[in-house]
Amino acid sequence: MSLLEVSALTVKAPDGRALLSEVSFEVEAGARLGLIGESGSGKSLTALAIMGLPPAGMTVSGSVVLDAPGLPRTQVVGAPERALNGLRGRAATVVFQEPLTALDPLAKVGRQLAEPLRRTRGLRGSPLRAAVLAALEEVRLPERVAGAYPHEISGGQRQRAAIAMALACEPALLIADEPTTALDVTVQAEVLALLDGLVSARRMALLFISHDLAVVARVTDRVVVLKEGLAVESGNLLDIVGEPRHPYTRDLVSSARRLDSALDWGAR
Ligand SMILES: Nc1ncnc2c1ncn2[C@@H]1O[C@H](COP(=O)(O)OP(=O)(O)OP(=O)(O)O)[C@@H](O)[C@H]1O
Repeated sequence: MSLLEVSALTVKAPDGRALLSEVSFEVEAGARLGLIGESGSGKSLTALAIMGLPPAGMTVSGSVVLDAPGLPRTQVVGAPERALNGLRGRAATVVFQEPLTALDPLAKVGRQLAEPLRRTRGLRGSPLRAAVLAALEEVRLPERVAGAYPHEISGGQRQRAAIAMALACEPALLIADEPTTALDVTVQAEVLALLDGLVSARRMALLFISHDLAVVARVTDRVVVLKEGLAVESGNLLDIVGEPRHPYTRDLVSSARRLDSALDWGAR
C-alpha cells in the first residue's frame, strides 16, 4: 500500500467546468514524484485536494488515500474536518511558493516554530527553546532569526523558516508547490539543495510541483505531466526526457534543452 494513492481525482469549478480530470498517481513511502505543467494546469488544485483543502465552491470526486505510519488510513475526499485535522501536518504537509502564506506577519519566527513543536512533541520551557534552535539550524538559519519578524528576514530565509515549520510535525509526505519560484536564481539553488538534503535525511516522501522541468529533474526521478487538468504522460524522468510521447511533453523537453544550451553558451 502506498503512502499516497490518488485515483481518478476530479475537481470541478462551481460552474461545472472540470479543472482537474481523472488524475491518478501514487507515491510510496520515501519516494519522490514530480508534478509538472504550465500555469493553470491544475498543479496547485491537486496539492490542495490531497490536503482536503479545495477552494470554496469546488466539487472534488475520485479518491485520495493517505496511509502514513502510525496514523489511520484515510480517504481524504469527503472526510470530516475532524479526521483531516489529525492528518494535516503529520501524514502530509505543504510548502507553498510564497512563504508568507505559512508565516504569521505579526509573530516572531521562533514563536511560530515553537507552536507545532509544542503541539506534536509536547515540549515546554528550555527543551522547547532548544528544539526551536535545532529546527532553525536544520534549515541553516542563524539563531537570531528566532527573534525576528518575517518581514525582517530575506525571502530565502522566509522560505527556509516555512520549510522548518512544515518539518516540525515530522510529515511522512512533503508537498512542495513551486517552493523556489519566487526566489532569486542563486537562492533558488540553495533552497532546492536544502530541501533535497532534508527529504533524504528524514526519509520523507516528496511530491514536488513545478512548471520547470529542469528544477523537477534535480529533485525527483518520476514525473506526472499535467496539461489543462489532464495527466498526459507519466513515468521515469529519464525515459520521458529521452523519449517524450505527448507533444506537450516534447515542448517542455525542448524548451528545457534550449535553456540548458543557452546557459552553457553563457558559461564559455
Ligand atoms: N479559487 C479558485 N477559483 C476559481 N478557479 C480557480 C481557483 N483556483 C484555481 N482555479 C482555476 O483552476 C485551474 C487550475 O489552477 P491551479 O492553481 O491548480 O494551476 P497551477 O497549475 O497550480 O498553476 P500555477 O503554476 O499558475 O499556480 C486554473 O484554470 C485556475 O484558474
